[in-house]
Amino acid sequence: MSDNGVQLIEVRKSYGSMEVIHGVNLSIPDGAFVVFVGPSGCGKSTLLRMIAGLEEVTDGEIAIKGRDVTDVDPSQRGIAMVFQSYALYPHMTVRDNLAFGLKMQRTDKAVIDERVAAAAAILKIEQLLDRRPGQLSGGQRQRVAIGRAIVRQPEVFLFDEPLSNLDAELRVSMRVEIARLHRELGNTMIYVTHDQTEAMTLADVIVVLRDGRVEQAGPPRTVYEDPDNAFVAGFIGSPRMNLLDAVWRGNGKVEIAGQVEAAPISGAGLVPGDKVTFGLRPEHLIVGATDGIMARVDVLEYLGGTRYLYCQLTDGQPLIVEYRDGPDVRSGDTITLGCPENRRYIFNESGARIR
Ligand SMILES: Nc1ncnc2c1ncn2[C@@H]1O[C@H](COP(=O)(O)OP(=O)(O)OP(=O)(O)O)[C@@H](O)[C@H]1O
Repeated sequence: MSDNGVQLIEVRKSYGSMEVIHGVNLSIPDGAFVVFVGPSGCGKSTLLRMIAGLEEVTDGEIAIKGRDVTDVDPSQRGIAMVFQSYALYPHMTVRDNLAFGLKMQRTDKAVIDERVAAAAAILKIEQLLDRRPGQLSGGQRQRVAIGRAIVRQPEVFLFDEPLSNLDAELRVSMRVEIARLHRELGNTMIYVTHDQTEAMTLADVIVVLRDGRVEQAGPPRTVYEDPDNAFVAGFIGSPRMNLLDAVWRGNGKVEIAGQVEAAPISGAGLVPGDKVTFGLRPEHLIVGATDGIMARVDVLEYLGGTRYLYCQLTDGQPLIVEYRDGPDVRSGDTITLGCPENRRYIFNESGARIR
């Protein structure tokens, strides 16, 4: 086994007779920031909790720094977890909350004081050490929760939606703080989130899960630009990729809403007449192309820097366009949409990408 940060080998989890994680293999390099994303119920938290040792592994193996920890007690795994709920002790001061885990391990008082001071400095909460959690804002509480993980000096940090209880503005600033923390500490971090932006901005590697399986794992840019299947293509990116019903016509052509468009792919495995999905990202569509897909604008959303056009193709299929500059467009207008050829995606009927 390599001495990589964290390894999951054929990991399975069942609750009773129901298997919810179906043989996950992952190799997380030491020091990487890995983000698990996927729809509700896909198994993100279960996977994280198995790495933490809070859930038993039904089958397979988990290794941290080359050591098999599958059956090791959570406290002996070299991990620290930060929860969405903060899980602070309400009757203790911030200082005591930070020190508690180390006290339980009978760590030397001088060492505890030193680590608490260092964590407080990193998180800029020195002035809060004598307060109780009830006297802190949500963002401050989350800093304390992170501080409690830092003082334990774990090999691996695990974050379970740590920012989802914060308001939008605070989420952004805490997100930047967590990125800074990763840069300063250099530890392996595994992070679960529902938030696309958190995933894209924090991750070295995004792991896209669906129904207890890994659909794709790779750097944010790879999962965005080079998705392996229609599910990943539709999940990564906001607004989501337009996934349109089309028919393969052969020779690098697809037919969509009665129009023939170029799809510069090999077409391997396809025969003319096959149903395919034509994927176009809203941000890659060019309004006013001389030759392109015709669409009628139904609703227009103005967001300042950009506009979203909610359109319909001539066969009624919906399509979203992100529109930044150009002539005024109004609802009811018919527009012609272009898209660079290298930004056109084709998926076969079972959703696999055809390259
Ligand atoms: N204690 C349990 N008993 C039975 N089934 C469970 C239990 N915990 C989780 N599950 C099931 O396991 C699957 C994965 O759940 P999990 O909480 O890991 O998903 P998630 O991706 O974290 O979802 P969310 O984003 O909604 O938090 C779900 O189908 C869930 O219903």
